[in-house]
Amino acid sequence: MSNIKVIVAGPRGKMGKEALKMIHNQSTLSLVACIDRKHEGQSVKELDGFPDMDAVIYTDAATCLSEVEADVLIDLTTPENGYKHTKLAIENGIRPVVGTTGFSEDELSELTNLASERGVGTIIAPNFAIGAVLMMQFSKWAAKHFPDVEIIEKHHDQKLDAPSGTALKTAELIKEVRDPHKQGHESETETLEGARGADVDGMKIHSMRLPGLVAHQEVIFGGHGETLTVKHDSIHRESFMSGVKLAAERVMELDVLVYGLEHILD
Ligand SMILES: NC(=O)C1=CN([C@@H]2O[C@H](COP(=O)(O)OP(=O)(O)OC[C@H]3O[C@@H](n4cnc5c(N)ncnc54)[C@H](O)[C@@H]3O)[C@@H](O)[C@H]2O)C=CC1
Ligand SMILES: O=C(O)C1=N[C@H](C(=O)O)C[C@H](O)C1
Repeated sequence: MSNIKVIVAGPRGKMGKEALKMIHNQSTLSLVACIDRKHEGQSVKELDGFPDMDAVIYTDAATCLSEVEADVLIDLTTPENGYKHTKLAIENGIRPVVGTTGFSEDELSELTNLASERGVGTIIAPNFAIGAVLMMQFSKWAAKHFPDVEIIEKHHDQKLDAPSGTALKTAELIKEVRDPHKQGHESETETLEGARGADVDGMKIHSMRLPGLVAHQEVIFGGHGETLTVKHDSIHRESFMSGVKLAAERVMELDVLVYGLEHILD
């Protein structure tokens, strides 16, 4: 697949800037427009010095997605705006590739139905890093043998949603193979609220936010006289970009929504 015309929403954010670099450095994707909160009509070339990127910024997503001739929307914004952009893109026949996390279950199911009705391929991936996808798959495998598990996710302190999309997706995958049950002592109490973390069917999720972190997760399994830790670290946001590129290419072959990069990895 060559020359896929791409709109990037959130081009000046931490992930958006990496996505622009990735698009600039390869030949299958070309940037045709951006959606941002401000800088109407300016280009990322003028604003951030991206060479050869003359595509202009729209501040109105509805106008951009209805007027610009594009194949794919890459959304790297915020939960509320990411949901709106994804819906508008599907309605306009533009295939969304969504990295934005924090959508509710209702929003995900609404988008899934809309994508099927319209036959518009859509990929929503809570984590585009190949290592993180493997970490989630290894965790699902391990949970068959170790049903007591806690997830610790650690992110930079500018992150809006907690727990992370990756932690939720990990818990969802583990749920497929683990029977719900309470973990820890049956009479345990929290003397400080939140001490035991969030609860998914008895599994615990703990979220840490600190400056200096990028994106990290440990899935710790406890057994009889042993523990197993599956751990992944994104130490730079370029770790997500091979997954974004792959998704932008593969979404062209889909006519439904898939949630998770594992569905398109060989
Ligand atoms: N799936 C994955 O592999 C990854 C997903 N993420 C997710 O991607 C999203 C973005 O993350 P970061 O780049 O770290 O955040 P960021 O805060 O650095 O960037 C978000 C950008 O969205 C823009 N924005 C806000 N409202 C907008 C609107 N209405 N229209 C257009 N743009 C708007 C902001 O101006 C900002 O530039 C988050 O939801 C995060 O959880 C982050 C890393 C990896
Ligand atoms: O906000 C981030 O940074 C990240 N968000 C995604 C998530 O919520 O899982 C992916 C990755 O962890 C980085």
